[in-house]
Amino acid sequence: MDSSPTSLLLRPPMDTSTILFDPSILQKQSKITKEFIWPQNDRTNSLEVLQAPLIDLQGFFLNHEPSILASAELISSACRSHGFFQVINHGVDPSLSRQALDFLDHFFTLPLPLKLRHRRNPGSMWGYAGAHSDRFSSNLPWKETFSFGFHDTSLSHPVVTDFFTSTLGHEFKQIGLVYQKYCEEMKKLSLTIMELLAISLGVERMHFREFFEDSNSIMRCNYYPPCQEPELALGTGPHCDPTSLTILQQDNVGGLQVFSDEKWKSVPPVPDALVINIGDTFMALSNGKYKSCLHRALVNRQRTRKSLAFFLCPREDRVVRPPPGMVVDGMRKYPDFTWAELKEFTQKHYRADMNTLQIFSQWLLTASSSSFK
Ligand SMILES: C=C1C[C@]23C[C@@]1(O)CC[C@H]2[C@]1(C)CCC[C@@](C)(C(=O)O)[C@H]1[C@@H]3C(=O)O
Ligand SMILES: O=C(O)CCC(=O)C(=O)O
Ligand SMILES: [Fe+2]
Repeated sequence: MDSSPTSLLLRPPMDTSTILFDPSILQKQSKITKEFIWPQNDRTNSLEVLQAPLIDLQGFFLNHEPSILASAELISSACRSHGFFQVINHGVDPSLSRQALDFLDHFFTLPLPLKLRHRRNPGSMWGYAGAHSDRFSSNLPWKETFSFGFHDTSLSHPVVTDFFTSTLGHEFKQIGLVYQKYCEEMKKLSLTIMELLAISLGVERMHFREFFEDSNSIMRCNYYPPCQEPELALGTGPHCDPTSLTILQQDNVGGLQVFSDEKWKSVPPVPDALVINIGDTFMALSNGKYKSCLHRALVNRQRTRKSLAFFLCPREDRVVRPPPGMVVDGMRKYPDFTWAELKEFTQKHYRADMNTLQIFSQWLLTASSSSFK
């Protein structure tokens, strides 16, 4: 499995040589261009399915202690291994989830020139991106993305609705309301998961819920068009999420895979379930006990695949440090850092892959030692 770190300096902002990811044109070509072809080692596959537990949250909401402890045990086993599990009876209205997935078409089927009007600015995470061709020059993901931030510290200020209306116009207000509500539900669910993670780690039950109460999270809409050579391309390349917790809603197409026991294993779509995975920041909060694992997304010849990834992140200036109970004999696996520092690292200096947290830790220590000179 070779996902060697790419160069530390990323592609300059959009210029004339930037490839335009226009699925309506690209799909008419018999071959994909070299920029979308990934190294052979990143494309190995197996027919295995990841053994990710399906956690029924009904017991948690009913405060049924035996169910809560059983769920915590299943979560502990999965997170010490590959960091992935799925949840059902999570309390998110199925029609809201359905709308959030279906409404992606309203944006991504717009003509490319309209989407490009909303492309993300260099250094910003918000807006449209086509294959990240403005940031990278090779190993381009076969996907379009639309990303925006979510925080609900001031309830009077629906940041997502405002983002949609101010960015896309008032005709997108109703759609913006759906994503505002969806993000609010994702935040609520992520804090429930944080309680279960605390219980599973033997940490004070409210510790992580309080740590993320004033979170500053990211909503990433993924749109993977059909690809004429899916065995050569990747929708999203091998990476670990630098964030804390990911709540992924995938459609029924399939394509999410996790690298576990030296093999790529599929996470099949489960109706009404949401996929949860640990990110690098939570791996650091658990002092390395829970794993942020390598995962990727495949594409296929026939069907567009859609997914919604809600990335829970702490307030940007909050110090990421494991609770005392997670540190034995003073052994720390990672240095203190803030999400602002790790986010900047992934946006300006390093393309998130399998080594992000390790390279980031070295970068941080180098930067801090040089600042003392
Ligand atoms: C902090 C982030 C960077 C990426 C989005 C995210 O919010 C969490 C996941 C990261 C990402 C998806 C990991 C794979 C590579 C990446 C460049 C992508 O394919 O989109 C990453 C995102 C990014 O925009 O840097
Ligand atoms: O689309 C998927 O199934 C996974 C996407 C992903 O891993 C990400 O956006 O971080
Ligand atoms: Fe991911």
